[in-house]
Amino acid sequence: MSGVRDFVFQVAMPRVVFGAGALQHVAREVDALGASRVLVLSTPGQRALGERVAALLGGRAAGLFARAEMHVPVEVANAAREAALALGADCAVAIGGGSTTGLGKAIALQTALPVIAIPTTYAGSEMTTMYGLTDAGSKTTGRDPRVLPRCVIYDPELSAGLPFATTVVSAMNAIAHAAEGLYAPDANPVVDLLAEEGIRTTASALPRLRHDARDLDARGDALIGAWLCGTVMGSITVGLHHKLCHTLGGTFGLPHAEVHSVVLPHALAYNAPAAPQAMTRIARALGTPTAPGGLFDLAARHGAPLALKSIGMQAPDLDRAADLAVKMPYPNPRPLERDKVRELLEFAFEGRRPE
Ligand SMILES: NC(=O)c1ccc[n+]([C@@H]2O[C@H](COP(=O)([O-])OP(=O)(O)OC[C@H]3O[C@@H](n4cnc5c(N)ncnc54)[C@H](O)[C@@H]3O)[C@@H](O)[C@H]2O)c1
Ligand SMILES: O=C(O)CCC(=O)CC(=O)O
Repeated sequence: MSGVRDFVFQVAMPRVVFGAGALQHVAREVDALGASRVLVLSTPGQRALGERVAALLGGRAAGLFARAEMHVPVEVANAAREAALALGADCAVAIGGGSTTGLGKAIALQTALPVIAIPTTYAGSEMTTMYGLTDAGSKTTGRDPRVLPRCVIYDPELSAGLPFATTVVSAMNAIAHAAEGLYAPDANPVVDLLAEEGIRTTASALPRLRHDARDLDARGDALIGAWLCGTVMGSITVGLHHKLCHTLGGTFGLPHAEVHSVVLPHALAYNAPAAPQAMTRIARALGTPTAPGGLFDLAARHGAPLALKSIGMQAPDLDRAADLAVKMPYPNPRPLERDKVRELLEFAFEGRRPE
């Protein structure tokens, strides 16, 4: 016996088409699903990219819904679903970051419409059965196999124009998925390997992208990292870090990837005493003495925001954020103590480097 404990591992993965220029295969992938009327999804800012997809689809394109928004407000999800029904769509192609993939998932949740995701950030949503919806300032998340995209097209050319500032925080979002996988109650040795390699691959792309944001090899590595990290999150139960970020994003409107980037070193510092092996793996993947300090330095070195107060958090909201983060029970390696979580938030608010 190798000493490996018993475990159960189940992960569903979409078909993946990977490569520079892979976007050109979108019509082929729609045909492979047996679909012929496609609703293309994008954010307003990526409408031109949505139009490019529609042009590639030719007669298969039934319409473009370019209103994806962060945290998927229910009103937007309902409008997109109505558009899909009105157009008789039998497939959705979501091109963009996690917000657009999330909109595709929201439609799929209610209609079982197959989704093709074409990610342009490193959020990793395309690899998970997790979805989120925000209603009246409250974000709920869930899991459903119907929302997992049927196909993912990873084309490094599509993220070549992602501003470096967004690249860094999106990479930190990816790393957060893997980091929490390493101490999840349902982690296992396979998840550990995926997570450690996901962190290493994602972090190692950043210096190359700072040097040349259009480096397609580095963009490809960052997408592989996002894929690995997203796969980890798709197969484990997330803890304090993700719960805090969903509260800060859903209730206080803070930008998703930036919140992840600021909070991650502090959430790991909170959990470090209860998860020493996970910290060792994260530090090893980063090549740094400690996990929390290493991640703080990674963010600082690449110009990411370091303090919640610099991304829109107001000091009087810290108490409520702490209350909300511990309100519902969820698994976390270190028990949730409201005052300690409040202290964590204070450190993150000020942007202090964790010990
Ligand atoms: N369900 C999951 O598994 C999961 C995982 C991670 C994130 N998410 C969700 O995804 C959302 C955040 O996703 P995100 O961080 O990718 O942000 P996003 O999708 O909102 O993108 C941020 C901004 O960058 C723009 N953008 C995206 N790609 C670009 C590119 N290549 N070039 C230029 N601009 C580009 C977008 O149009 C948008 O304006 C949140 O709602 C979060 O909850 C879900
Ligand atoms: O899709 C969602 O909104 C919930 C999952 C999520 O956002 C993961 C993350 O925090 O990056």
